[in-house]
Amino acid sequence: MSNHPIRVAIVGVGNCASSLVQGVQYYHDADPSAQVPGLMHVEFGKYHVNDVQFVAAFDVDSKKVGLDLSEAIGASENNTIKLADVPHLDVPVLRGTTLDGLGKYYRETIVESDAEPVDVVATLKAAKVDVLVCYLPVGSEAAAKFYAQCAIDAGVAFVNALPVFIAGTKEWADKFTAAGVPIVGDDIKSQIGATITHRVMAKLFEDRGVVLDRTYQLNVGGNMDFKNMLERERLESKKISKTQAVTSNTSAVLGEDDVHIGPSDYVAWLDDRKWAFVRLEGRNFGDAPVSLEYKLEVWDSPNSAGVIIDAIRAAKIALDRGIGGPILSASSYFMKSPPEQYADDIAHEKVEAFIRGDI
Ligand SMILES: O=P(O)(O)OC[C@H]1O[C@@H](O)[C@H](O)[C@@H](O)[C@@H]1O
Repeated sequence: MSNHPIRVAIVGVGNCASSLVQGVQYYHDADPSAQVPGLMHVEFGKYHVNDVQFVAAFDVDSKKVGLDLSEAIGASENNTIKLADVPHLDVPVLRGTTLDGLGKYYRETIVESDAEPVDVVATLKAAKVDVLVCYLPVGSEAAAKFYAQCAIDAGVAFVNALPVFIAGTKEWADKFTAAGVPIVGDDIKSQIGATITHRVMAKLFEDRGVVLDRTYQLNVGGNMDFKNMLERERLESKKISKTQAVTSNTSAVLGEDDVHIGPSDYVAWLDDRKWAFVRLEGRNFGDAPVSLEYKLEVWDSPNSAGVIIDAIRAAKIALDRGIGGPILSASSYFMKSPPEQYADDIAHEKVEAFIRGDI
């Protein structure tokens, strides 16, 4: 039984939502006194993983709307790794608002529900939601902002997992601050993902006196996220977010042509795995050349859920403390494009200080 329930709503019941919902089940009995593989915090402040309770979900896919959340996470194009059997949750997936949420490849792949969209603000209020997690597809600029406004109007904390700049813009940060509503964003930085490893390597070059001259990060995967990103127009903010996440962690000044970071291709048989190919080139002692290449293979969605599980609890702590606006510590540690970028060790310390209530 949960001691301190956190009532969570999800918009976008894709693979990332699936891993999050399964993960809450998987870690239900995790021992707070132990170091548990896969979790940064069994308890985050007073909140155990099993305090997360799903109370509402929105999607637009006809194969998901109307299903219980426990079934919808395995429906339609979802293809992530199975972590746990999720019991019936009694949370029917509601018909959300589409706006620009469906790009060309989604429209070719899924059938949009013909049900009437629900009133999102009224739903959030009726379900007494604490935190809304935004998992819309990349490129959903208008839809993400629509749900951000709904969160403000309903007084619900917002965790923005996608690369649409909300927490990181003054306009939206001010709106959340004025409403006294916390936001953690933008764009999830996964546990051992392309971004965090690339940031660490770029910083290592600098710390060891090596000049970074050129770098790339090429990502391929086989989930709907990667298929959606074949539509290059939807990628603009994603590329900016991923690039600044890496370049902000080094003082190296790289020309536009010397850094290439972004989603690169869709490989269907990879399913929800993501492979990242990363190369860094530089000069060390006496300008002698040095290069480093590595390849990351990871299941994309559990890698994201392992961070969202903490972002949700940070947002709830902010709610408890009556803090509105962007949560800088959590945003910096958990997201690629926070309002303020800190080195990851500093961001980590700030999150621990936030949990203790020191900041
Ligand atoms: O591995 P990185 O660079 O941290 O990126 C991870 C996340 O980036 C998000 O933008 C994707 O939509 C997620 O599916 C993914 O997990």
